Amino acid sequence: MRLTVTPENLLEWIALKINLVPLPLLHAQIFPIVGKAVLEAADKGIFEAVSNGKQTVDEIAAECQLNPKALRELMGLLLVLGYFKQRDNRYTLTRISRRWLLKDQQESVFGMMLFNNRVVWPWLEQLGDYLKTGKGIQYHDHLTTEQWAYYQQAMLAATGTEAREFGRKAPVPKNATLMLDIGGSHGQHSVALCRKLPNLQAIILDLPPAIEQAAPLLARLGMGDRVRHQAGNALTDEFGEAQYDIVLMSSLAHHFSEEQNREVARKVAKSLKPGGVYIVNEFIRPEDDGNSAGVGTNLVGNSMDLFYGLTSTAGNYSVREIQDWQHAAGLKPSKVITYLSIPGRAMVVAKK
Ligand SMILES: C[S@@+](CC[C@H](N)C(=O)[O-])C[C@H]1O[C@@H](n2cnc3c(N)ncnc32)[C@H](O)[C@@H]1O
Repeated sequence: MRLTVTPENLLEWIALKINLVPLPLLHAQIFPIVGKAVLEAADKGIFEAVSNGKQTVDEIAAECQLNPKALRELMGLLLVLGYFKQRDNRYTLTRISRRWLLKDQQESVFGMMLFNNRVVWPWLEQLGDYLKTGKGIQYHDHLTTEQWAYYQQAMLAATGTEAREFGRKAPVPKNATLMLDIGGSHGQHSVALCRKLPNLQAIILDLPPAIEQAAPLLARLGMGDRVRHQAGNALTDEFGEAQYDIVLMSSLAHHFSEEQNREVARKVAKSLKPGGVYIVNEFIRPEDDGNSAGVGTNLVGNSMDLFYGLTSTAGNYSVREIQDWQHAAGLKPSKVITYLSIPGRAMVVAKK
């Protein structure tokens, strides 16, 4: 997926074509305010207020305790972005805001909005330091209890849509009985597989403060004892021997260094039964062949690479790198399965 600027008339088309439009101002002046406006709108409860029938600026401002003039400015931008429709000065939700931003919708990303607004936004201030030092924030070492709660709710919100596609597409043995979900948090990926395979049970290995916040989220998914948490640390714990049919590590490789990922792969290979699969589910860093022609259009992969570098020091990995860890651990890399719903993300699968 790529980000493009679409001219609205012939003059704009010509201006863009002859490089007359200062595009860096679009990226550096317009995009930050767009991002923050959407985050604040969700955080201040504007989408919920409109959904609950507050439709004029004054009604929404009263409901959300906001300044009407400032809110009118925000609504103008949200209108252009396609989050609202307006008629006779009354606002209604569009399909986008209704499906993705209302708290109680099945696929809502609202939890991600709160985490990004309240916890992640201040981290972006540190990008300049990261560029100088190469040392990321390593946030798992510093989160407060409240931030852990936002984090775990955000992970649940971010993977609602993905987990369903994962459940449909993950190439797992049909007779699998036991799965290990490393850094599995809310457990949505495990739950998706357990719903498909009636004999499967899953163990979610995660850090103790994560489990404290993720336990109620998992309980709500209604799988009972079939999916259970186990407190531990993937970097220091062994995973056992020939125990699992499936090992999943979703969105954790980008927090670990190359060496740590190799060591995890070694322990995973030992813990798998013959015929078992190891799935690394990740944002993929596009291969860099040293030529801009080869960079492609993977906006998600490249921006997440920088974001994970800043937040975890490591960053994304390419398919080739992930398969290299799997191969070195004695596994046989097999399929790479991409997502329709989440561009830039893939399951990199290897078999024992
Ligand atoms: C980005 S979240 C991904 C959650 C989930 N797997 C998903 O795909 O939505 C990373 C998870 O890994 C956990 N984690 C981080 N370091 C870990 C470690 N050393 N051992 C086990 N879990 C870890 C975090 O607590 C968090 O729940």
